[in-house]
Amino acid sequence: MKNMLKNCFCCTSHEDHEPTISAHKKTDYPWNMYTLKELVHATNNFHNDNKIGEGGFGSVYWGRTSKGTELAVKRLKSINAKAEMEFAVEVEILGRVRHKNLLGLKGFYAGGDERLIVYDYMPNHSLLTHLHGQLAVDCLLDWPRRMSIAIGSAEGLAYLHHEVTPHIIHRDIKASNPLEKLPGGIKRDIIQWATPFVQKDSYELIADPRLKGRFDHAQLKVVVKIALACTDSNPENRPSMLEVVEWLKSGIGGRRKEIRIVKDRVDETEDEDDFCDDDTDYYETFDMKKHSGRVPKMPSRTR
Ligand SMILES: Nc1ncnc2c1ncn2[C@@H]1O[C@H](COP(=O)(O)OP(=O)(O)OP(=O)(O)O)[C@@H](O)[C@H]1O
Repeated sequence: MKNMLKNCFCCTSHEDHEPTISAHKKTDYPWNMYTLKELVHATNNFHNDNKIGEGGFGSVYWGRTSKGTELAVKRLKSINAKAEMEFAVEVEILGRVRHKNLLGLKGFYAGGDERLIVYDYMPNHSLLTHLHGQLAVDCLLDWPRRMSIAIGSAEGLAYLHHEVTPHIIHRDIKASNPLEKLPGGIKRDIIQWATPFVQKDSYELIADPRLKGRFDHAQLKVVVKIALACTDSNPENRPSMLEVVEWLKSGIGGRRKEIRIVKDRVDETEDEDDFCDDDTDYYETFDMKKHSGRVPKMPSRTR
């Protein structure tokens, strides 16, 4: 693994002062080694107007190559041992990752004081922006899309945990790091915040108020329970990501199927059953035990 990176650095270092125009494609690796000139040109010399984000290690710029391909270029802000490590790990790890739900590495440049990582450009902004930022105001991310994102994210993580060799543990998944500030400046995490509602079986109070009640109650319970299982203080009790995907798909997908079937029946009989809000039957039939021996504790039901 280290050798691979070392080779990469060797291949690019000669371009420090003499960048060439074309990007090299090494056929044995699935990414490009860009020239500095090409990335400077693509990002308008890392112009502030091209800046699309800022992370712990540097700024991210939007760019377009001479062939018209859109890029996101992360420019590490300083070259020290920590930044070199971040660069090496990101290039090495992302270089091995190929999944429809995960950001792809397009390539990189390393030379002199520049460390640039090139990704596919993601035009749809972050989940955080859609949930809590400007886009949340402009266009509400509806419940079905939220559930698709949950399943898609879980699938991406399951791929990292179970399919890539060696396995990859991300350890920093976030739409943000949701912390609620309490009076006195104490912070508690989202699990501490949600647990009392779960204990009182008041799941609807956990849902994003922006949804104005337009969510599926049974699906909400399923995802909250899975989230609680994933954050169990005893790691032994936490499900694998494969189990999480299975639970989400059977819980959410099964629920969708059930709604369709019930809807068809309702359409046929003109019966006015309130199938969307009455989740009791479905909830009782969603049995995580069927899918795994390790089952999150169900809160006591009050009705
Ligand atoms: N491929 C991309 N396409 C579009 N925007 C991106 C892309 N990569 C990053 N960004 C934007 O740049 C921001 C910073 O990304 P970066 O990966 O540096 O930070 P991070 O992962 O949020 O932070 P940290 O480095 O602290 O883990 C992101 O929040 C996002 O808004």
